[in-house]
Amino acid sequence: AEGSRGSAAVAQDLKNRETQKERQGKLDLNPPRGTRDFYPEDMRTRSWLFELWRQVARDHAFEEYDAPVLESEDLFVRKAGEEVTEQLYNFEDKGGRRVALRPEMTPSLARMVMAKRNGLVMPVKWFSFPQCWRYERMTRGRRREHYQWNMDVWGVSGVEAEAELLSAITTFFKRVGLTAEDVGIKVSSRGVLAEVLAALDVPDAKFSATCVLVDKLEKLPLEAIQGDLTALGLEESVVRRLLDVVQSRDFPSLETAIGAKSTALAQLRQLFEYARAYNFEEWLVLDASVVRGLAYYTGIVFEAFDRKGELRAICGGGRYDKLLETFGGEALPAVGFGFGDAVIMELLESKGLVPSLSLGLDALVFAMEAGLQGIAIRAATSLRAAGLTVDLQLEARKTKWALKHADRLGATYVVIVGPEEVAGCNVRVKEMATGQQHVVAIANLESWISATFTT
Ligand SMILES: Nc1ccc(Br)nc1
Repeated sequence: AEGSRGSAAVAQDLKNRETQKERQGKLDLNPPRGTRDFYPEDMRTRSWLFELWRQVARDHAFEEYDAPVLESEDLFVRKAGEEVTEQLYNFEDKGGRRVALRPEMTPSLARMVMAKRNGLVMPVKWFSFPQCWRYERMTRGRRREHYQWNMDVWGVSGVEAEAELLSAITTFFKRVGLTAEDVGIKVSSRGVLAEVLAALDVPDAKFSATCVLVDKLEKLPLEAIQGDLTALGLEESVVRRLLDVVQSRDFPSLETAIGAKSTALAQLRQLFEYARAYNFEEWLVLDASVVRGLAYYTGIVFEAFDRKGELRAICGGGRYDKLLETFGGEALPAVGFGFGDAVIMELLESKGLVPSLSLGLDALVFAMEAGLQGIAIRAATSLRAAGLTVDLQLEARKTKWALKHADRLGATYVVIVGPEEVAGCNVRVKEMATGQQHVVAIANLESWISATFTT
C-alpha cells in the first residue's frame, strides 16, 4: 500500500520547495558529502583497476553478478554492534518502506542464493563490483561510498575455498606490481575464539558480539570497550583469556594457547599448506589478533595490510557458514572477501604503480571546411568499420588545432579532409609518430586502411 502520505501530498511538497532560481543561490556543484565524481581521467584509472580485478576473477572462473544498491533495511539489521550497521544509510521511501543503501554486498548475495538455492549448481563462485554506502557523521570527514570488489564461494566447507580466494587476491597484487615485501595478509580463525569461549562455557549466542568487541579491542583502549564487554556479560577472566590468545603470531604459540587438538589450528595449518602449493605462502602472516568487524564470520578470517603500516586494511574477508540461517534458511557454507577501491589506489599511487592512461585513439578525422563534413563522416565511418577508434571532429577545424588536439588525445593518425585533397578525390593521412603524410584516394580509403593501420 502507498506509504503514510499520499502521492499528491508528496507532489505538493515538491511544489512548495523553492527552486534554486527562487533561492537566488548558485547550485552547489559539489557531489554530496563523502561521495566522489569520476571525470574521464578519473574513470580511466577506475576502469583500469576494475579491468584488472575482472581479469583475475575470470582467470579463477568466477561469474559476475549484481544486485540493487537499494535493499530492504531488514537485510542489514543485526544486533552485534557493528560499525557497518550503526552507520547504515537507511531511510523511509515514499511508500513508507524502510530501505537502505547497501553497506556491503554479502547480504544481497545471500538473498540471491537463498532465492534460487535449489536451482544453483554448487559451488557458486561469483564476483561483483558494488558501490557500498555508509552514513558517517562528517566529523571524521571520511568517504561515504566506495566500490568494493567482492568474490565469494558458496557450498564448500573446506579451507580450499579460502585458499582459492587468497589466490585471487595475491594474483591481483602480483599483476599490479606489488610484492610480498609491500603487502602481507594476516590470517586467523574465529574458530580459535569459538573454542576458547566454549571451554569457558560462554553461550554461543554471545559469539558474534564478542568477536565484534575483540575486533574493536584491536583498535581502541580496553576502557572504551569495557562497558560493552560488561553489558555482554563477559567476565574479566574471559576477556583476559581472549586477549592472551589473540597475541599469538605463530603456530607454536597458538598451539600452546589453544592446544594441539584444536580444529581451528588444523584448518589454519591446512590453509598454509595450500598456500605453498599456490606459491603465495610468503604473503601470509598468521596473526590471531585478526578478527574482522562483521558479526557473521564463523571461521577463517583474513585481511591484507601494507607492511609499512601507513594505511587502513587493503581488503578483508572470511568464512560465514551461518548467514543463511540468520535469514531463516538452511545453512550453506560460504566464504568471501571485499576489496575497496580507495586504499589500494592510495598504495599504488605511493608506489608509482598507477600507469598514465591516455584515451588510446587510433585516428582523429576532421574537415577543414563545413562543406566537407560529409566526406569526413564517410572517412570516419570507414575507419570505424575497420575496427578502429575514431574521434570525428563535429565542426570544421584548422589543421594546426586538429594536430595539436590529436597529440593531446594520443591519436596514432590524423585524417585531413581538405579542399585540395577532396578536389582530387583524396584525403591526407598523417602518421603522428613519424610525421609521414600519405595522400589516399577516398574510394580506396577502406582497403588502404586495412593494409596500413596496425592498431
Ligand atoms: N561499509 C562501507 C561502506 C562505505 C565505505 Br566508504 N566504507 C565502508
